[in-house]
Amino acid sequence: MTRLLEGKTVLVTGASAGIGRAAAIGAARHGADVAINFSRDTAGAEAAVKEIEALGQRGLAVQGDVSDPETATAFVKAATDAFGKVDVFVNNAGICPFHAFLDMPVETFERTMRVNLHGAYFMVQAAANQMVNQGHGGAIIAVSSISALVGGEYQTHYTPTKAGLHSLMQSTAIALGRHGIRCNSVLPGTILTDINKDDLADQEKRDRMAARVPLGRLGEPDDLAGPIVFLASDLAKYVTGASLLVDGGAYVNLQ
Ligand SMILES: NC(=O)C1=CN([C@@H]2O[C@H](COP(=O)(O)OP(=O)(O)OC[C@H]3O[C@@H](n4cnc5c(N)ncnc54)[C@H](OP(=O)(O)O)[C@@H]3O)[C@@H](O)[C@H]2O)C=CC1
Ligand SMILES: C[C@H](O)[C@@H]1OC(=O)[C@H](O)[C@@H]1O
Repeated sequence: MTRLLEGKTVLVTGASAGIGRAAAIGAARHGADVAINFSRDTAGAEAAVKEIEALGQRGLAVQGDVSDPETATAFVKAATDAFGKVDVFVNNAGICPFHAFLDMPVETFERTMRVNLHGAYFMVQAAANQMVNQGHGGAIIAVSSISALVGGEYQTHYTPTKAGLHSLMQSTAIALGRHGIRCNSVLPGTILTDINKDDLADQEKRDRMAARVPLGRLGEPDDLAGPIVFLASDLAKYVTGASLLVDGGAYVNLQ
């Protein structure tokens, strides 16, 4: 297999599980050393590092709640101290506590904004400053969502954060282009992870969501690894400010 990230250092937030973990392992498979951020799942983070090391790459897990701005600078510093540089940054950490709109608790709304959007802003800013100081460009990928483009009755607090990530990549692509830093987003469809385990325990909803997918199945975390590695790699050297739907065709499937 051609290794698309040979010698690169890749940072991934929220990589103790799910899409972030798949992205981290995918980067390691393609020759990168990988630093992962996580908040609570120490066992998951340690297992991810072991998997990265088993692939012959260096791995590092750094605990920190991305809603705290200091987590961003601490994560980038820890990774840079360990591996000497930051080449690729994947902003993935996110939550989606489903809740109705009319009685949405203030804390639920604010927590979702702080983790998904504010945290992303600080993380991307910290990574970009390191890349600018290094002087040899880089690639930033935000894990946005199909929900940047469509709504959800129980996601009125969540979908704006995903749209915000999509838009953040468009603006940072402009701000950072002169530094050779590319910024893009992936827009996953419904991917089977912990984030929606409870929601998709409703078999009728799960069947309804799967029925909308032309490829005939809901996604798996590993379905995101390839698209993220592509956007991180030199294969995408002229791609910035772009977004890539990874949804099995769900978005376009009206009838
Ligand atoms: N699954 C899906 O259908 C889709 C997911 N997405 C997006 O993909 C991203 C990953 O979600 P997914 O893998 O599905 O979900 P998971 O719940 O499986 O994973 C979420 C990850 O984020 C971490 N995390 C959560 N909160 C924080 C925090 N405050 N600080 C640091 N890390 C945190 C978790 O680590 P820990 O448990 O250690 O805190 C975990 O590693 C999210 O941004 C989500 O919005 C987008 C479209 C579809
Ligand atoms: C949590 C949802 O099931 C998941 O996350 C998203 O961004 C999309 O709304 C997916 O359905």
